[in-house]
Amino acid sequence: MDGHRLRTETQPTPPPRPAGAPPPTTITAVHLTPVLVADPPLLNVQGVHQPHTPRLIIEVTTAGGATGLGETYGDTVYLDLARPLADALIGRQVTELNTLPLLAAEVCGDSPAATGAEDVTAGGLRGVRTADKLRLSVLSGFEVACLDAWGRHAGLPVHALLGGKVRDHVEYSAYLFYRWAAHPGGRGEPDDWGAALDPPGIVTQARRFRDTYGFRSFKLKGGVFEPAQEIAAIRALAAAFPGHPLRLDPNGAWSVPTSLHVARELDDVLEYLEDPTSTTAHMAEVASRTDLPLATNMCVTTFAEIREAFTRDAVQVVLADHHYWGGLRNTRELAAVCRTFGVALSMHSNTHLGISLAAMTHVAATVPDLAYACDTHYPWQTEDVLTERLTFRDGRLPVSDTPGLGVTLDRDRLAALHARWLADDGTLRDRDDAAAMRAADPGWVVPQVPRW
Ligand SMILES: O=C([O-])C(=O)C[C@H](O)[C@@H](O)C(=O)[O-]
Ligand SMILES: [Mg+2]
Repeated sequence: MDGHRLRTETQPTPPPRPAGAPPPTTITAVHLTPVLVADPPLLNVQGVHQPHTPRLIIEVTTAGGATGLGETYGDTVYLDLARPLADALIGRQVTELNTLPLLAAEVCGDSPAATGAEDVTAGGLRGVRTADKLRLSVLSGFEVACLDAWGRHAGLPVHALLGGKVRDHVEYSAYLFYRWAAHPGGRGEPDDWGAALDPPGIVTQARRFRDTYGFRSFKLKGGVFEPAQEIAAIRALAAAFPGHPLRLDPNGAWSVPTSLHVARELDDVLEYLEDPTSTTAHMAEVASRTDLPLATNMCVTTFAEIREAFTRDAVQVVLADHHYWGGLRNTRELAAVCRTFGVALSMHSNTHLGISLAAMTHVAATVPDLAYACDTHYPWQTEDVLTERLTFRDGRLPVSDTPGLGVTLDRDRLAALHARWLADDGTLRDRDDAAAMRAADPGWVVPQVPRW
């Protein structure tokens, strides 16, 4: 393991703090910058990705002059929760992370965004939406920004603040999507990937992922076509990449019998089947009748959902996402619970930029029993707010030993993506894959599940 250098005694001792001055780790400013980021026309059970997707960039500045970076969802409902939390952080220490959830509950708890959220029961792509989940997703971005700032002060990488890395590289998988060549009406930024709407198209996409980034594992986002076609796509991948780990994720689109049928058809080539069906009860039923491991980022996305799922043996792999789980430290707590119950852990991804990818890599580096290559959308994102993009080699990212997250904000890029957010009339400020689908198919409504 290439060890990093901790600060040594040769480091100059900082001058004594003037009487009355705040400790250098005191938060003096928090900046929230919503951005709209180019997103290709990737298909899923709900519809298709919009040409631009919202993200929120968080900057936490300290009295000692460090600025920590965080990133999370940027939809209006998240922004409404982020604003009071940003104000409440002023004057606190970047090291005060254990009380961050209490603070968030206090200042965000009564906001209309948080209370109204309980009504939103649509499965979506991340299970049932609750006020708790929204708040945790918001505070995760602040936790990461505080860790980044703390690390910069301490001269330590974020993984060291989490107890230290157990590996020097984190492996990621190729995230394959059925997709169109372009967004309807030529909106958004063009790319040269072309359409992928059948098994040969998916294999071509997978080859490009492997050749460009070196990914070894392939995940196909399913729930788009009827199961026979998606089974054929996985078979085509298995023939093109013998022995490579494969996964299929229809985001809960199938009934229990359909899930069992797909499991039987593919159990010799899949390493796991991801959220074949919606709800813990249905997942438990499927799990009891197949040996193929079931993974989830839908029915176990909070600590409260663990007891039922684990005691019913509904899932064998939890796909953690530090945004959902409330940060990097909670992700490690989740890892401990999973270990206790003999449930494997890997990592889920939604559309995200390099700040979140850096955070994912730091926490993944600290989890001893990471069983599978982590998901990431990053290769689909051609835009970023960093001076330098993170680069996959051999399907892996090196774990940075630079203080903090090890990434640098590019203010011009941030400003450009924020200008796009400002210029938007509100249509794209909230991710809505069904609305994006209606641009091509005006009668489209999110399909009821089970769809097949
Ligand atoms: O279930 C998953 O892995 C996801 O929800 C990941 C993404 O949200 C994906 O489905 C998408 O972006 O269409
Ligand atoms: Mg999933």
